[in-house]
Amino acid sequence: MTEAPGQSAEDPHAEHVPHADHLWAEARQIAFDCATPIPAAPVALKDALGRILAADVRALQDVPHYASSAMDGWAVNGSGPWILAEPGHRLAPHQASPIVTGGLIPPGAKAVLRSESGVLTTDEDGLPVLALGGNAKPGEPHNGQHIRNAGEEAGAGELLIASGVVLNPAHLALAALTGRDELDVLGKPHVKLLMTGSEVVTAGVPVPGRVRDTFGPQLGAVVELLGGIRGEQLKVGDSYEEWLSGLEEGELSPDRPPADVVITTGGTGRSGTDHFRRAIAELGGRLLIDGIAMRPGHPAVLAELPDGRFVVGLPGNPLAAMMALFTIGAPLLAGLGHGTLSDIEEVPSGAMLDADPGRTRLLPFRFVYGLASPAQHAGPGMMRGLASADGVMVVPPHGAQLGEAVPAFPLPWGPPLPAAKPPEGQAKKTPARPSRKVSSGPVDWSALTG
Ligand SMILES: Nc1nc2c(c(=O)[nH]1)N[C@H]1C(S)=C(S)[C@@H](COP(=O)(O)OP(=O)(O)OC[C@H]3O[C@@H](n4cnc5c(N)ncnc54)[C@H](O)[C@@H]3O)O[C@H]1N2
Ligand code: MOO
Repeated sequence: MTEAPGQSAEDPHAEHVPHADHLWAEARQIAFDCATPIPAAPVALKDALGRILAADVRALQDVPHYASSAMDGWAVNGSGPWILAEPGHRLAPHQASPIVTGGLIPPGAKAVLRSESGVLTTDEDGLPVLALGGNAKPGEPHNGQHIRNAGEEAGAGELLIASGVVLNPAHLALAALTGRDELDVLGKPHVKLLMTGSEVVTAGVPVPGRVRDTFGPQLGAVVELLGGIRGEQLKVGDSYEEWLSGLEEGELSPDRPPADVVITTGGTGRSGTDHFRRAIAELGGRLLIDGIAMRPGHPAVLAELPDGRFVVGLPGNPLAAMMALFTIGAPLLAGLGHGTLSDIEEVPSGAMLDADPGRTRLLPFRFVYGLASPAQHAGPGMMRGLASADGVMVVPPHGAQLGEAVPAFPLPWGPPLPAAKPPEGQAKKTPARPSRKVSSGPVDWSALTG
């Protein structure tokens, strides 16, 4: 909770730029560097989609592993007419036995005659025989016809999926085909979400004094886009006891593996109901980042617990939380998940951006004619600007001129930023390519108000 008697409604940053705050780029780097990639481990096929294969998959045996029929009909030996034998028994010359698609080819069989190409009839002695007929083509059945041979797809030991591949659904099917139940994949962080705040309600239209939870519907999804595995999602009130028990590991089961990261929301401030730091201290943890010289999101915290879990403390203000998540959560998850620290790109600023000494500003923006235009409705407690943004500008403390290149990053759910054009001569004023087609006719601004 931020509400405290006598608290001013003015910009809370006005009086507070703690010198201990890490610089924005420094905070990203710390969050990335503190993470050791999670070792590879086997996961069930059903959980392996999108994971990075950590070891070559080779055929455990021939694929297919037995010769089978490709048609419904009869397995036959030699030329017809054929005397019918019991299914599965060895066929002597001029013998046949019924078989279905996928059925095991009996010993002695040389081909499969499709059901359309044979007729069951009787010989001159009145005994049942199989004869060519129906739609049989000349030469049918030739040797090996309609038999899927063992090892046709792969021989035992053959490489089927190379290590390093991002597993798609067909890879999973191929692994199953070879008889595997699990695959070795590179580690990915399991993330638990702990949302705090007694005033936060998770359904319905909130009354004054209550706010609707903005994190429940989006955080898990963003965590997955950032390379995490969404785990337990807890909501607690503002008491210290709830904080402490929420941060504790809890009961583990095969469906609830230990979390590598806990992301908390709210409680990063310093009022009586903000317990992040005290709870971390009581659990024996240490703070790696305690405040970032950025806005919004400056109270963001990163801690490490003695059991190795990381705790990312996001401020309660909805936009501030997302900016903190992009700044320290994304690099941490990338580091744990064998990823890289993403490059910060550049976009040409569509506005004159004032200086804000000592602080980096993170501004959601939209491209308007190729220029990055700061979004409206981008206050720390708002979501409207981010919801329709193309990316986030990382405005340096000294601000920026109109048209000047400003560092920026794309949104985890959006397309990459368009590549900036290489500078022509010494001038770097050329705007990046627009992200969408614009007409050269009259300008319709109505779409830009979202
Ligand atoms: N005296 C000062 N007060 C504040 C400062 C400061 O420097 N001095 N910093 C402000 C800034 S900046 C931020 S950000 C917040 C950080 O607050 P907390 O992390 O302690 O979060 P809370 O106080 O619990 O909540 C803040 C705000 O966010 C709303 N909230 C919380 N959870 C949710 C949710 N799940 N969905 C939607 N909204 C949520 C909560 O109701 C509050 O309005 O502190 C400032 N104050
Ligand atoms: O930094 Mo607070 O994080 O603006 O809203």
